[in-house]
Amino acid sequence: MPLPANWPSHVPYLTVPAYSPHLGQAHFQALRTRPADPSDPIPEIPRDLRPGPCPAVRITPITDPNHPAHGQAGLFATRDLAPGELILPYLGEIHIGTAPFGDKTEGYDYAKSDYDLWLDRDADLAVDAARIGNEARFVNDYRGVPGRDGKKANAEFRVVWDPRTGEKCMAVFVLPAGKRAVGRARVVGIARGEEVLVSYGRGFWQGRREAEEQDADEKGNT
Ligand SMILES: C[S@@+](CC[C@H](N)C(=O)[O-])C[C@H]1O[C@@H](n2cnc3c(N)ncnc32)[C@H](O)[C@@H]1O
Repeated sequence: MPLPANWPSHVPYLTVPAYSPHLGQAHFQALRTRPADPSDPIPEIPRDLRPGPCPAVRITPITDPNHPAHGQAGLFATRDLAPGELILPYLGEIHIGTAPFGDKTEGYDYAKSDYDLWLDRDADLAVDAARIGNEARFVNDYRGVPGRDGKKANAEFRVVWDPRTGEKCMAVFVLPAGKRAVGRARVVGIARGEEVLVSYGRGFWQGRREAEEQDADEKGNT
């Protein structure tokens, strides 16, 4: 399997999900049960979606010093992407979302990961792409990104059903066109060359602030 351009050599590249060894039977059962709410059906990954590098996006180093993720990387569209279009699945390690939080034997704490998303809160399942994943792990948050002309996110995370694995999965979609969208905005959600940007939610940034404050307090006490 070829790797996507600019893939970091220290992170194994996934084409299918990985599973924490701590998942139990109930977790797998929940993961493999398709939500059946006719009023809110979940989208489905096309059965013929090819695993491996996604041609619609490119991992790109952020060289603009005004970009808040300067020095890191982001995900950019290689062609115009339609409103509501599936971009790619978000692959990582599926693990128990809460206690036992982290795997002390490995010295790893999921709570500190910046790549961890809830997959199913009721079933206590989350997906972490810090140590292993695909291109979706490079999606940045829209906050503070220059040149957006007041625009917010242009993409979102959605839970999908993947008929290839028979499991729920997280995926990145272009935001649908707003009711008031006119002209080109009705057919192009993310233009070629534009960065794919989601909202991590206020919780993410608040959690980060709290963690930074705690770190500063701990440093102050030493
Ligand atoms: C899921 S990763 C995104 C990919 C990351 N830029 C990289 O190269 O690995 C989340 C991290 O990206 C950075 N990031 C993403 N969006 C940001 C934003 N709007 N402002 C500041 N940092 C951001 C933060 O360091 C955050 O912890």
